[in-house]
Amino acid sequence: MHVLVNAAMSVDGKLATYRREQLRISGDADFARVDRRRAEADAVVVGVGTVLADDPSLLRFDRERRSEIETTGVPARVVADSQGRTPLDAALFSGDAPIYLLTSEATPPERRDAFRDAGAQVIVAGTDRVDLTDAFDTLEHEGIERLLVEGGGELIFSCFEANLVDELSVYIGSLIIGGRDAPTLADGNGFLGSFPELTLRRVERLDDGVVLRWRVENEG
Ligand SMILES: NC(=O)C1=CN([C@@H]2O[C@H](COP(=O)(O)OP(=O)(O)OC[C@H]3O[C@@H](n4cnc5c(N)ncnc54)[C@H](O)[C@@H]3O)[C@@H](O)[C@H]2O)C=CC1
Ligand SMILES: Nc1nc(O)c(N)c(N[C@@H]2O[C@H](COP(=O)(O)O)[C@@H](O)[C@H]2O)n1
Repeated sequence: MHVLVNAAMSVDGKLATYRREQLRISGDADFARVDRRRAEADAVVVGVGTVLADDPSLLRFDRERRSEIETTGVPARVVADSQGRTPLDAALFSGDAPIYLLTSEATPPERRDAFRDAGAQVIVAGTDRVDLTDAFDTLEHEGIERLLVEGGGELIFSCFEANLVDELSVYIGSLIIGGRDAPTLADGNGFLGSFPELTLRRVERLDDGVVLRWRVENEG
């Protein structure tokens, strides 16, 4: 499976304000670029923190680009949600793109059933927290070969920690958000001693910002 992480951040590395409210960092050209990346993906994944903050539908993608690359169907939507906190009336449950809910054994069976009734395929991986390596393996068995990770900071950190990321692209908008509690590109516990190794592949000016793209030099 190929995993691309994409996010938009402020100059000071924040994904949103300290209130975790939805914020438009990208301009129109960057949203169009994200729509192309979604069109090229088999699935788009976000963490439940993003679902609770933004209530995204993840249905927006560049249909022309998708038919250009001869891909049928629409990109699936995936949520990493260890404890089953995704609201059953979340926008993700609307529309007809497939939905996968990645969860752990910490989510009670009746809650898992409620997600199934709402139309999601439930993948249980991990005891207290979603084991992303296992969950992504299962997605691969389901035919998902290109996965786009859109955030937020907790999920992105975990993907790097588990050595699952192949590429990273970041739009840096010309604004400062500030706030020690505002989500950043990679939150989690942080790395010590050994850090993911990145090779810068591309720099592009877009809207009033810049898009940077790195290849991730994974171990092993
Ligand atoms: N500017 C941008 O491009 C984006 C901004 N955001 C912003 O990010 C914020 C949400 O980010 P976060 O609070 O960091 O939440 P998040 O979206 O990263 O979700 C974290 C949650 O995912 C669940 N999870 C399940 N398995 C996990 C694992 N193995 N590792 C980590 N998390 C796992 C946990 O319940 C955890 O609390 C919102 O304010 C949203 O607006 C989100 C996406 C993109
Ligand atoms: N690329 C990008 N730029 C921004 O400025 C953003 N705020 C985000 N947020 C992400 O987009 C999701 C919304 O998706 P839909 O429009 O509902 O399809 C949101 O949940 C974040 O993942 N991204």
